[in-house]
Amino acid sequence: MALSGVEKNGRELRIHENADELSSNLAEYIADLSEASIKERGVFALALSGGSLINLMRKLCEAPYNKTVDWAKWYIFWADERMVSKSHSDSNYKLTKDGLLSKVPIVHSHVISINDSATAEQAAEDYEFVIRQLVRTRVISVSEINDCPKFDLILLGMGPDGHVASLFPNHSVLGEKEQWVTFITNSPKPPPERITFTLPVINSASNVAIVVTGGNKADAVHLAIDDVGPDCEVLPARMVQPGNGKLVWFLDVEAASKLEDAKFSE
Ligand SMILES: O=C1O[C@H](COP(=O)(O)O)[C@@H](O)[C@H](O)[C@H]1O
Repeated sequence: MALSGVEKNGRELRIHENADELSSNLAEYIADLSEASIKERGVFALALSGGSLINLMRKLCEAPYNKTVDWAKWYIFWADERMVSKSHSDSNYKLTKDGLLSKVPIVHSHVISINDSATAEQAAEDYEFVIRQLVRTRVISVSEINDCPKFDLILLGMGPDGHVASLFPNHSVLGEKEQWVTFITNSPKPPPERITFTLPVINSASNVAIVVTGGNKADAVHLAIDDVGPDCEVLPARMVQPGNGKLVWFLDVEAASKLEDAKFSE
């Protein structure tokens, strides 16, 4: 039982009864986009976040997807990373390795992780350089509306404060227009040093999904989606509006509980 395919202010909402149902629906969505992208371009360029998202992707590692997905054609990126070693429990890479990469046969050289021995500034620069090379070789396509990379899918989580990737409310990097990847050294959520995709890159993707569960995020979901006045226009999650792509919110009923008009039905 789920409320699926509801359009609200240019966003598709998929509301699920519980995290298990959300995980199944998310796995099907990712597998379908992977199939379409591989058919069209020969590869699937997927950018991930950390946090609760990885556990919610768990059904993708199970039957039938572990056998049917063409893992050899996948390229993995991160929409943000914390500047800690790859073996640190705060590392988005480690989270993904433990929850996904160790369970499915993704090619090691297709995993584009962030340099954890550089400064945040250098790591952001290196990562953008690699992405530019992969745009040149068409592993990642190019947006028709600007020269940004056009990822096949960017998967984002959202914090209770409305942050996505490492784009936090009121932070100056929200206004970054030139760079594809930037860095911060003052994250309000630890660890303080992070690198992150900028909004132009997120909003150039073919598909973006924001995956959110739990009642502690219901206020932020309401502010990000409902018509709530000009102050909320600057909430990072609300600023995710792909120009030429499709945006889907995957929610459970708790996260959706403060949305206006979202009725849960069979
Ligand atoms: O710090 C971060 O937080 C967000 C949200 O995490 P969640 O555990 O509340 O889902 C995450 O999407 C981002 O990648 C991460 O660096």
